[in-house]
Amino acid sequence: MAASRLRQILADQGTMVVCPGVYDGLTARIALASGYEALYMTGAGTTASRLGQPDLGVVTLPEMRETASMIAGLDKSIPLIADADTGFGGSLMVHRTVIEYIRAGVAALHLEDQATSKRCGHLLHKQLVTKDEFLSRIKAAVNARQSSGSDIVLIARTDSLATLGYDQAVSRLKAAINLGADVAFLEGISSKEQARRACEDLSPTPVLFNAVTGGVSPELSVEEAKALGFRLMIFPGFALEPVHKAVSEAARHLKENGRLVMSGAGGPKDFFNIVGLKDALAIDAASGENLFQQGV
Ligand SMILES: C[C@](O)(C(=O)O)[C@H](CC(=O)O)C(=O)O
Repeated sequence: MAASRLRQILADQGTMVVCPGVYDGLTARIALASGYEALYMTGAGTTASRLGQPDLGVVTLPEMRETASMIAGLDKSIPLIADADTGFGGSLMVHRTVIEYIRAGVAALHLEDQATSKRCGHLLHKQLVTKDEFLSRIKAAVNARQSSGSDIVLIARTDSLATLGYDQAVSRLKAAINLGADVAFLEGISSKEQARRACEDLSPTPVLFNAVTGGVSPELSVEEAKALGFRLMIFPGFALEPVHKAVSEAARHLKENGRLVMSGAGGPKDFFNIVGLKDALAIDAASGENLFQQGV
């Protein structure tokens, strides 16, 4: 259902799908409450929040699938685009990853051509697999989609721009599209001119822009990215950066002042409203258990 919804949105050539990067229930709830039409589950964020580790290929399929399933289930009408890194292994693992993401209710996933020991696309010295190996990953994903009768959107990502250059990177994406990938993701675009050219060269396939603050790509607003020809935009740092900044400040403040920076703020009930308090009370009342009849 969410995949068809995403396909519907993408079918309208004039739209840009703006996807805030989320990585847990709270960040997803905040983005959902703000009315975005799609969400992005960042692998970097999931790795940091679940494992306390950097985005260096240490997160595994079960961890990613579990987070994706929880987020996708919060509001099934809002498509979730999820990071699937390298597919977590060879063709058999890619197949399994796609099936697991479909079961989790994910609407779209991206698969890349980095070696399994991968790193964030905006770091240096990335190792690639060959074009043939990348295409086997894509083919395995397309076959998994077909065999399961799903319409999950497959996003082909190449990290080859930095080492192989523009022509080879775009040729990898075109070959992936020929095999059945629906969206192209050229990681690490280095200028607006290159961005415009990629959108033109890959047209009519929708192209995704990865807006990493402080990364190797130019900082573009949604309007600017749209004008360059992009159709989807992910913001992996949407929540990660504010959380990093705000919580560091809160930690410093508590240490120095012996009180919380937000003292006097809303209270638990206010907070629980963000994470579905109303729905929980309604479930209880409808079951007749009435644990919360007198309120909470
Ligand atoms: C998009 C990305 O794969 C992610 O995990 O969100 C990362 C972003 C990041 O590490 O900031 C990427 O490789 O670009």
